[in-house]
Amino acid sequence: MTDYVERVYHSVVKKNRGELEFHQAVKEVLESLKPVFEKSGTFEKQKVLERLVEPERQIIFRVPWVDDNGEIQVNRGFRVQFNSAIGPYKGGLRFHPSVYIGIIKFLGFEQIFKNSLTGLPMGGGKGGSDFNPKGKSDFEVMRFCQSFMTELYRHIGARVDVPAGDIGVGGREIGYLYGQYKKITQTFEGVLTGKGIEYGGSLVRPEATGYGATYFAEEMLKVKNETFKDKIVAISGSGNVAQYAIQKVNQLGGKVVTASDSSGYIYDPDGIIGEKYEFFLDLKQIQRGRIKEYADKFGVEYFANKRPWEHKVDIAMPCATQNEIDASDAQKLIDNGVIAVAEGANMPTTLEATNLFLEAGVAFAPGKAANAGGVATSGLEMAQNNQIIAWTREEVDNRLHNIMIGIHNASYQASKDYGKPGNYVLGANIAGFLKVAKAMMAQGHW
Ligand SMILES: NC(=O)C1=CN([C@@H]2O[C@H](COP(=O)(O)OP(=O)(O)OC[C@H]3O[C@@H](n4cnc5c(N)ncnc54)[C@H](OP(=O)(O)O)[C@@H]3O)[C@@H](O)[C@H]2O)C=CC1
Ligand SMILES: O=C(O)CCC(=O)C(=O)O
Repeated sequence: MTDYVERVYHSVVKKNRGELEFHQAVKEVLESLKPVFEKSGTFEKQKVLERLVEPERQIIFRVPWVDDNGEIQVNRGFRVQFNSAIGPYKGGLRFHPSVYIGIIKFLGFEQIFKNSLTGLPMGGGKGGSDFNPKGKSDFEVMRFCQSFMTELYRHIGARVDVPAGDIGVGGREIGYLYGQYKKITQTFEGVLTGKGIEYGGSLVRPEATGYGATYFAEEMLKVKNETFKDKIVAISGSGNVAQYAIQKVNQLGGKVVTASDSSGYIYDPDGIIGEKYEFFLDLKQIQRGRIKEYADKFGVEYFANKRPWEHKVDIAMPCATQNEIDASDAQKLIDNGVIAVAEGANMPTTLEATNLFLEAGVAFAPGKAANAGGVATSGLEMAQNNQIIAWTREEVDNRLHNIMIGIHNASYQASKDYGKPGNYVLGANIAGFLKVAKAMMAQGHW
């Protein structure tokens, strides 16, 4: 790292003690930006990095609610409004017991560059709670969401900050949150995205992150004169992103052989397709069941408490959570001949594992580029809400597809311009950074 980058990184570690995921996200970005600072001293003079790593605002609040037994429960809520240089804060809400400020800050920091890459005017933010929706009744989830929004509403707005879903927050939660916002403010506006289609949601938003990651992977494969046709694909997770990555890979002629949840993974050598895919979707979307039930139903192998990176596959798409591919997983994938990795999740690959992929010449798409289709389509939902119109499925999907091609090309071009053609980590970070940095400098010192 240059002295400047090193100084900023060390001050981040010192000021944000114990926030390991945030340190990791900052380190990855700063290392990539080294060649930018070697070329120009302006950013250092303007203290752009020092400003960029400090959120504009962090809101932490109490979320009390009553469970079905009449017991009072207390959770902690977060919204980190990280950077508004290029638009209103934008980014999802995560409800998961592991949530603490370090996770929300890593996600919010990533979101700044991701949103910039989409080409749409959206700043970076993220929020959530340590609430665990798993095993809760619909009424419990509703009461929690209402309490969460009773504080959050005063900090957000269609032109201020527009939250959406992430882990543990899907259509059901967005509906309850939206209802409470509307009740308190008496305003029907596009303050959340991922809304139901009946009340201002966009077609293709549920599919967008998984589809987008697959479109990005398709572009990387094109550079290698390859396609998805007949490729064997390992996917992790079985939530929103994984569900639609599997669907799109199937449509493009690939074969997805794994899916997982936090209890383990299934391996189906014939592919999660057709009637089996319909069962999988129902299991996860409607029954809220466990992936093991797929193995029980179709007689395929189930591996409890393991990650799905140990088979021979051509392409890997981690779509569950952070740090789910470590160095030994990466080495296994490389030894088994993987040619491309596209991150549907946020920061699913450790820094060590990322470097192994890059050194091995694997086409590697970092999450902030590959999974940007979700937030991009949220941007399209905002555009439709602002104009009070609703585009067709085809219109939204075409726009999403073009945005993903654009992100691929911008990342590839930046990787070339800065001397590392095909290094999408470097390219995405630089392309995302330059726009935000220029906007920050144009708007004075704050
Ligand atoms: N939804 C979106 O539009 C976007 C999501 N992302 C990222 O994609 C990833 C998945 O999000 P999404 O699909 O929306 O979330 P969901 O809540 O719909 O699904 C999450 C999936 O990941 C699994 N999972 C969660 N935590 C762990 C863990 N610690 N270990 C193993 N598996 C785990 C879950 O299993 P279980 O049910 O057992 O917990 C579930 O299968 C996240 O990293 C998210 O930040 C990125 C861009 C946009
Ligand atoms: O759609 C959005 O606003 C945010 C999606 C998200 O949370 C993400 O990109 O990680």
